[in-house]
Amino acid sequence: MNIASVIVDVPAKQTDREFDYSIPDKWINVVKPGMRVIVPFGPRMVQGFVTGLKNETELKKLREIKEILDLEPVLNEELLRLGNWLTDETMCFRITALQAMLPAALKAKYEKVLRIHEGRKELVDERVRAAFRDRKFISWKDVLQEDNAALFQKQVQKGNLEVIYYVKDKLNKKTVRFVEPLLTSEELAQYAGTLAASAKKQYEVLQFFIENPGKIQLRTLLEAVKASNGTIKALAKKNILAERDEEIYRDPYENRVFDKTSPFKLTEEQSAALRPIQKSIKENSHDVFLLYGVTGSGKTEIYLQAIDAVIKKGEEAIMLVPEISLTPQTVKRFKERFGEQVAVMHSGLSIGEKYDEWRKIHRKEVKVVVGARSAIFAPFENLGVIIIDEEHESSYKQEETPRYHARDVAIQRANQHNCPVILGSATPALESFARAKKEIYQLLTLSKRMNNSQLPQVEIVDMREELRAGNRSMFSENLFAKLKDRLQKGEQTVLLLNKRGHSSFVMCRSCGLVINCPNCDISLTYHRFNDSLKCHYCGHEEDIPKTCPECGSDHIRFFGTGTQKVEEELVKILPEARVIRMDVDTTSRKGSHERLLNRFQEGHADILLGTQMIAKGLDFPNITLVGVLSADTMLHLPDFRSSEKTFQLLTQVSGRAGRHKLAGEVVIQTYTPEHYSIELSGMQDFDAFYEREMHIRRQSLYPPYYYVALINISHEDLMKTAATTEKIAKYVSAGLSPEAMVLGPVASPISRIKNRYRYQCLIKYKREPQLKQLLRTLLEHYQQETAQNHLQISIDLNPQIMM
Ligand SMILES: Nc1ncnc2c1ncn2[C@@H]1O[C@H](COP(=O)(O)OP(=O)(O)OP(=O)(O)O)[C@@H](O)[C@H]1O
Ligand SMILES: [Zn+2]
Ligand SMILES: [Zn+2]
Repeated sequence: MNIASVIVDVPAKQTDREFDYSIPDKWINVVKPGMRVIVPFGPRMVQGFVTGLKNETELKKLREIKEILDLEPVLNEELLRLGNWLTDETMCFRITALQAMLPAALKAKYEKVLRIHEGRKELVDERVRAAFRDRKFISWKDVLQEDNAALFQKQVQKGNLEVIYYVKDKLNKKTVRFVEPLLTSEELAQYAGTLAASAKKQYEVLQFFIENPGKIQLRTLLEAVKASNGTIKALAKKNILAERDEEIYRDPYENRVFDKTSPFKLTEEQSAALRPIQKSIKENSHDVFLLYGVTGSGKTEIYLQAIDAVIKKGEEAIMLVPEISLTPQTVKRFKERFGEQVAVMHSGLSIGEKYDEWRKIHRKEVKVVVGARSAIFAPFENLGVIIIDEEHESSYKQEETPRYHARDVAIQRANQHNCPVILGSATPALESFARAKKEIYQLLTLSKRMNNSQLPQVEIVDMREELRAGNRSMFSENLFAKLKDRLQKGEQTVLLLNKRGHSSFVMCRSCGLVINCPNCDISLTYHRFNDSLKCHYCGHEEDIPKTCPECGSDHIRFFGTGTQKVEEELVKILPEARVIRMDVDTTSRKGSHERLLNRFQEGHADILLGTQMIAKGLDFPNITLVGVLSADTMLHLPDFRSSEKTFQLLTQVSGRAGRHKLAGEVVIQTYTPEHYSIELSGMQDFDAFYEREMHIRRQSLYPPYYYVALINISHEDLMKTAATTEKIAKYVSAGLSPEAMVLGPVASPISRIKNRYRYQCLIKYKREPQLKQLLRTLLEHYQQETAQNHLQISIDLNPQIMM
């Protein structure tokens, strides 16, 4: 086939379709769907994805593919189809969907060279060998010039040739120098006997290889025999030893030894939950399981054993974990069980490291990927299970295009692979639990904690009472007493500061002015670190004013409680306590997250103080107290899920206490103790919360009873923003059935970001098959204005954040 259909990297409405290009004769059979190519587009050269091959086209004149960027497809057929599905589901451009499935490194510019694989020279086709002449590398560009690219490609597929990518910006593969003897042990000994007495070091090196045959890293060898590089060079020159560079993966977990663990003997509850999963794995059946298990009930062990069954069957597994609980502790549990078969993908890795992990999957060197949201696109070809831990987490939804939810992608992929999906949580999303109740998902329940440990005792403290009683500190009497008690006993405490919702802002006490960002309608956050104010949306930074810009008063101070402030207060009231603080500031450096947790685990601190990032995944035996400093900050967000999110967070963090032998206690401080999500999280009663919240959702017509879609409109001109939103709301309203509701236009909760005004309208509906088409028409109508970026319209068909 000599014509390729290509999706070009020009994200715009008019170019959002396949374009036909002819394949130069020399590349017929080389170009395959899923490869990236360079093609002429208008006056420029652009990148694109080959999505299909054919023999005929309606076009009279075709332009030619200019360059091939990959030797093997980077997207397999299933992922290409998934791209179409993503495009349709999230209403994004096709190019955006395809790119979202690849690691960032593949979007960078790089050069490819080929090398003959070590020890395979004899196997390489003669014509290819000839092309190398005496060179170690030849560039892919040169190969493309010649007429036998297919020949090279075949050698790559056979593993005789190796492709090396040299990427600008440090992306080249990392290599390490190895040394290995070219003679047998006997020959080495023989040769050693002939050495001059002065060549003492050479003698020792030979001795080393006689005792430790085989290759070794140069650095390790030099350290072991205390020899210099010159000694090795001398022996290499005489063809006794050979030196060579080998590529190694930038493995963030290298130099770490993971002791192999074996599966636990499951409890009865666990076995009952695992059985239907194993059955579905065995029978290749596409079932979705909701594993609803209280905190510390051993869900992870079930994941591990399900993955084990999948590997034994010769298939692969995707294990998704929310970004913030993708802690070293979590990764360790998988590496300990499956060793080298695990790839890890999360945002803490550098672009190069991520790319290396992706390649391990692409080259079929691993069987399992443990990763955050985007690992759902791991290019496995024989998926046997997809698992999503903490499935209720909002970070599984991508908040930029393509606006996909990993849960939906998981179900779609598992459907293609005929394999099960396991969604696990102690506090499932309302939508998921409702589906389980309707038996769309199969519900599996773990109601008991491991080791027969009890769920912790929870006390709710009314902070208004504290204030009335004269306690102005951020610690209630009760929490303070318990903190002291743990210090005496040498037990550990986790303190959660719920920062989402509000943080430290600066306010004038005389006139009440709050210092806002000049570009965004949101208060600036105080950063003690460099004594400045910062906008979390646009990055704007300024000094704290000495006097109020409004009334000139000098009574200007910051409000709200940041982790730093809590830390200072702790030092004051409990000077003997050793505190580890974990927040964005202390964990921004690579590896710091792990270091802090290790220090805490090893007992170098009494209190772990932090934001949301400490609420999940911790499984330390010595934690017996959890304190929540401000339970209600999230309750006041303008979001129909705010109660649900509050309940989930409080339940999760409470679950960190008393997971092993020692019993746990939790103190939740709040200004609204009567709110049901606080009250019920105190009782750790998800089922009651579910009933209560479902009732409210039914009355207020929100998911899971109704679907919602959010249209966000932004423009630099306020009038224009409001007027356009008005028009859009009318248009949508007219196109939908009378049962659908269009709320708005209203200003968004954050009504301005980066100097653009923001308006929105919310659509609530039950069944509107024409909705997507209607919205597509809408986008086409405003196409010209949005292409010039004056107007921005974003549509979210399943919004998780209502800002
Ligand atoms: N069958 C078993 N026998 C003995 N110990 C087990 C068994 N299953 C799990 N455990 C241990 O019990 C503890 C809690 O299990 P795990 O962390 O898997 O629970 P979880 O439900 O995933 O927790 P959470 O959702 O709260 O993070 C862990 O230390 C784990 O190693
Ligand atoms: Zn003032
Ligand atoms: Zn700003």
